[in-house]
Amino acid sequence: MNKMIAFLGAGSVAEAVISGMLRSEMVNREQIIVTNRSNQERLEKMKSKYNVQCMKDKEKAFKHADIVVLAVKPNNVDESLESIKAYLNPKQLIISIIAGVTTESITNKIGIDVAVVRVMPNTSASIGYSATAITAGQFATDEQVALVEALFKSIGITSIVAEDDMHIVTAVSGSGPAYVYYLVEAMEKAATDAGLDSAIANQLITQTIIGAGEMLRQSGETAVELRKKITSAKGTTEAGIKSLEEANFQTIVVESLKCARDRSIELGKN
Ligand SMILES: NC(=O)C1=CN([C@@H]2O[C@H](COP(=O)(O)OP(=O)(O)OC[C@H]3O[C@@H](n4cnc5c(N)ncnc54)[C@H](OP(=O)(O)O)[C@@H]3O)[C@@H](O)[C@H]2O)C=CC1
Ligand SMILES: O=C(O)[C@@H]1CCC=N1
Repeated sequence: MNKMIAFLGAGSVAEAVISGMLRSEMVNREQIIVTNRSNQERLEKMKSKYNVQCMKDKEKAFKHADIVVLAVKPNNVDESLESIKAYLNPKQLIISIIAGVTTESITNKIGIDVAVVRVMPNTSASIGYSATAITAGQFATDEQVALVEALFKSIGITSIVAEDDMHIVTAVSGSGPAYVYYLVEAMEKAATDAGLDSAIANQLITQTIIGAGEMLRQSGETAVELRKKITSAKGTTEAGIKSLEEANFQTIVVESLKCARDRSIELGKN
């Protein structure tokens, strides 16, 4: 792919996507331009780590880019688009990673009939394991959507979804890795509280999470089936699951994903 890609925003998700795309050799470092609002130290870090082009001059960064990736927080959408919209043109492809904000709203803020494709990757993009959902805005052609799919397939798996589903997708797979890390934090606490060495606990728990993920992917069995195979009658797992059930674990998880989804809806409205 020989297109120039300019990033508006140089934070966590921009870095995960850039590092993943470079790692997969989908793009090379000369094709990537990175900009932010004011954090010069961050741009210098991106430059030294990935040797991509980092610049303050928005005109130089965006005017000749083929693809513009929006990777700013939802509350910075207005000011950040205002700062680049004069340099955008209808031939470009805009990819928005911003949670909650609709393609229609982005098109309206830019003020031209430009193709906007909204994506929701996650930070596992940096190692090629993102789960990315994609939805096309009004002016995006099938060819442009296929290009976005190809780009994001280089850093993981992709699914095309209806735009309304982006809120629940954000809760499930955009925020998803954080819930898993939070579970790991709790498992590590249990292990070390019981006296296990923290390095050993970390190694065992990490492999347990990887193994469970691979079982979900490779075994052809559902989560329920896999769980039942571990749960011996009157055994340790049964005791642990009973305690989770008594604490309404499933209701808590469903409620927490609902909160994340509602927050995505709210971010879009603001
Ligand atoms: N983190 C994640 O796991 C995921 C995040 N997202 C979405 O990605 C977006 C970015 O999130 P994340 O990377 O975590 O956020 P960060 O806070 O890490 O990064 C935000 C970036 O936006 C830049 N920025 C802010 N205002 C402007 C502006 N006016 N012009 C140019 N750049 C600006 C910041 O620059 P400066 O530091 O100079 O202010 C910073 O580089 C969000 O909308 C989020 O919803 C989506 C999927 C996953
Ligand atoms: O927390 C957030 O708002 C972003 C969206 C998905 C992951 N991080």
